[in-house]
Amino acid sequence: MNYDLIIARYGEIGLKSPKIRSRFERKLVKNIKATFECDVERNQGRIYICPDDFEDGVEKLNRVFGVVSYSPATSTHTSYEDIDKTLTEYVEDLVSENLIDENTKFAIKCRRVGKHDFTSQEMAAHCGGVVRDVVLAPVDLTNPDLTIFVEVREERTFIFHEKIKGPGGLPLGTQGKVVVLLSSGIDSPVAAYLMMKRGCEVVALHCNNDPFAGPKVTELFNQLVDQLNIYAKGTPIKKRVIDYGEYLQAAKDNAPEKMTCVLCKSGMYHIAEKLAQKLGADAIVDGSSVGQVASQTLSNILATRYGVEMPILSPLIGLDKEEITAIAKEIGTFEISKIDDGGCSAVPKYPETRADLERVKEACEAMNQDVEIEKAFENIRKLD
Ligand SMILES: Nc1ncnc2c1ncn2[C@@H]1O[C@H](COP(=O)(O)OP(=O)(O)OP(=O)(O)O)[C@@H](O)[C@H]1O
Repeated sequence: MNYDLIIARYGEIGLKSPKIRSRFERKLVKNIKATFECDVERNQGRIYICPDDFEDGVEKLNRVFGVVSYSPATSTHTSYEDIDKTLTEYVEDLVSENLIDENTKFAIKCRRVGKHDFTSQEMAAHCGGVVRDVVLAPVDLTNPDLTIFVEVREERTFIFHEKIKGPGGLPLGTQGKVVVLLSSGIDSPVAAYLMMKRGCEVVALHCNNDPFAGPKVTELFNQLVDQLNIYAKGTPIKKRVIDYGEYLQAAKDNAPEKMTCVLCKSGMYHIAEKLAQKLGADAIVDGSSVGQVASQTLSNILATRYGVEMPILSPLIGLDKEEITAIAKEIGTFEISKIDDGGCSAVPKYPETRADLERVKEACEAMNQDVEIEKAFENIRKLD
């Protein structure tokens, strides 16, 4: 097909006030430009993109949050003569790509913005005739195999036949910053992705449990962030790692063995909160989902949050493993997460599944949690 631009549409942004909308549109354009080389023009709720490499643009636009759908298109000047010529060439291309023949039921859908000396229906009927001059296909307006869209916008007319679904959501970087606790598992990368989809900039924090977990885990974290970063071109994810082994050892040595996982999670939230305060983030995000594993009971989820003032968001809380895995596969993190990381040897034989606040407080005091958190936080490092 001989396309000359991509039309991108956005959804929710269009519902914002003009001022916010303009800011979000500008950010969306910036993110598109950071994702692939292109020229971009905004006009009346549409974004017109001319990529340097067309196929690359069509593939990568699917990674830009805020884009609801998009269409590779051909544009022309709004006049019968130009539309006829361009549509004829467009249909000839469809024929040569076997996308239409004499048996293909087709429809023309015409939309119009601006003043013209024809109505949308008149233009659609006219274009139907142009198509049938190229290929004698039957018109079927109710159940077509192929729909050709003719969008007349003032002086310009756009012709396309595909509407590719985009990722939706809001432009990355329009909704503040969050610290995501990112393990090497399946869930937390999906949680990060969903927050990015809602427009949040992400700082990914990984707690390296070495010697209770193998060194491979940090490498997997690295790979996961690199994969997620393909959706974050305008606002890349920052990587932070802390050594968490000493903290875990202190928990094992000084608090009831049963409480190790509760103290582990609680410490992570505290460290994430400190990092969030330092970097100006507004919330902490994790990959919890109620009841997914023995330790993710509602009482544990609540008890581990004791003492943390910043909101902790768990975007997967109501999803089941199948739903989470489906997203992980779609976004390309599943293949990395499924690599065996060797697990965590700090997990006790019988981990606490019904932690209550009093016992959590006692365990925190027993291990001198505040001091251990300070020590762990001192060695935080950047990986980017
Ligand atoms: N080593 C870690 N570093 C940073 N965050 C972690 C780590 N381990 C767990 N978390 C956070 O705690 C949440 C729940 O912990 P859990 O032990 O169930 O995770 P997991 O099964 O190892 O990984 P995931 O939930 O990502 O699949 C994770 O979703 C993640 O947000």
